[in-house]
Amino acid sequence: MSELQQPRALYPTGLIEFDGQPAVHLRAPGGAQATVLLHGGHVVSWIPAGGEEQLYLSPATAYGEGSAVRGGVPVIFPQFNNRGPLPKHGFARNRGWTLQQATVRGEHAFAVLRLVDDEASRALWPHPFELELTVSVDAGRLEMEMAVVNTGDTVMSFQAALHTYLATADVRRAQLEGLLDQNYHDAVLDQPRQQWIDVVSITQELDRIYWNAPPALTLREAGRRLSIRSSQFEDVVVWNPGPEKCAQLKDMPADGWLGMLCVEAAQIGVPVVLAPGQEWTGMQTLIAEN
Ligand SMILES: O=P(O)(O)OC[C@H]1O[C@H](O)[C@H](O)[C@@H](O)[C@@H]1O
Repeated sequence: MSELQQPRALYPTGLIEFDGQPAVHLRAPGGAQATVLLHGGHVVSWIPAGGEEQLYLSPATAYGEGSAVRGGVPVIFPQFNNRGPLPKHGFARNRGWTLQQATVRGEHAFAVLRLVDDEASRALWPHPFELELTVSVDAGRLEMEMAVVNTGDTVMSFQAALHTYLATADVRRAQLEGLLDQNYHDAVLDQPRQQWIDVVSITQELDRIYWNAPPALTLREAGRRLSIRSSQFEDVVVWNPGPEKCAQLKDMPADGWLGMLCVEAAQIGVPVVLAPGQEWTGMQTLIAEN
């Protein structure tokens, strides 16, 4: 059997095609795997060693230049949502990135992908920049680090997020823990609110930005515990479209909302400000605890 006919799980670390799209596959010596599209620097799959797929990816998603993948981990830069003059969620998720490195080292497999400014980005946002995403897998852990350098000669400011779509067996039975007492913006009601109970659960559309949120959250479902950690990202976005909004999304099946919960490491409330030559990094780490 040629390598390309093997199930993706058996691919070694290196370039592959994923649904016709150029991608890099990571396979750690212990068996943990991830797949990252060059389009958007978009992680579309993460399977911990001995485990199951942990990320939701819509079977109806569009791929390719100009489109945003529905699921996985969209990289949001330099604007979150419609909080500024740029297209929704900025442009990084819609662009082709370049692969810098894909390597196995020790127990890890990791890849570095890069996006730099070009004429098209400068037409939207007039700043030279370098954005690198490092994706690393080992055993039960996925680490995603976003690094942004201001390569221009004026100050730049931006928002950023790793917009992670976690897979759920049935989101109505899932619980996100760790946000007790936190202040948030309820984007459905467009109102400030405070979280009075420890657990966030989903029965309908939910769209919240938790400000200055704790760096460790837990997603629980029957037989599963996933730890969600972030560093340098101060905010956390929790989003599920619920049944009505999901039915209106062309790139998601009507019942797709049951199979996902977005828990996004984000920097929104206080945008990052970088002087020329300065760098900012933010990280989200997912750990499958069982
Ligand atoms: O449909 P998209 O542009 O990918 O955005 C999907 C969602 O992203 C975030 O989670 C926002 O908080 C939501 O308001 C938005 O609907």
